[in-house]
Amino acid sequence: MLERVKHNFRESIETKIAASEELPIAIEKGGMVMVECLLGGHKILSCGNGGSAGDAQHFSSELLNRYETERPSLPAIALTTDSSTITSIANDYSYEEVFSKQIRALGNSGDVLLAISTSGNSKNVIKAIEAAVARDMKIVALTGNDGGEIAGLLGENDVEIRVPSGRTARIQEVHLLAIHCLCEIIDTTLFPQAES
Ligand SMILES: O=C(CO)[C@@H](O)[C@H](O)[C@H](O)[C@H](O)COP(=O)(O)O
Ligand SMILES: [Zn+2]
Repeated sequence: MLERVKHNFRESIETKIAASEELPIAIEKGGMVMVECLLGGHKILSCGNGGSAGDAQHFSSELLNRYETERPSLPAIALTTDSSTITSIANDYSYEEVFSKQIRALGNSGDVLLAISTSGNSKNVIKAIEAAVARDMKIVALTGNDGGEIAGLLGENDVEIRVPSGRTARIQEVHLLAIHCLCEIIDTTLFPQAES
């Protein structure tokens, strides 16, 4: 067991080192897409399944409350939190629609969707992206593996941040780091004088 634990730590560190070489340009681009969205008075919607649902909520809470510095609340909605809405959509239509139906109600032109999927193949996240594109929203996608189906859905104004790993847990660990980088880009660009 000790060896397993040590292996996981080493694998996580190695994945982060590889990601530190491959991802900064995409993370910076994703951060600036979010900054532009917020400067235009728009909002950021986020979604994902399982651990990635937690990540979607982690991101929205950093915006709605605060990240590291004192600054005004910023508009973000995690589409993973309203169990009445999610269960009724899944029950009446299908689980694949749980995010897309919310996007058709809440998403507006200029908003951004933060779409999180380690495989890039979760059907409800794919449908969320399709609904967001139809609403003239931009997409920032956190993925892994080979980017899955999501990679093929993105346009030139969208951003894919693809973690170089095939293991869900390792990908998620880098997704959280990428989310904190996005928050730092947003805060330091919008509120350069803010103090912690
Ligand atoms: O947290 C974990 C695994 O670490 C799981 O809950 C994981 O998020 C779930 O299996 C998700 O359904 C995987 O979906 P995705 O990342 O492939 O879109
Ligand atoms: Zn997990």
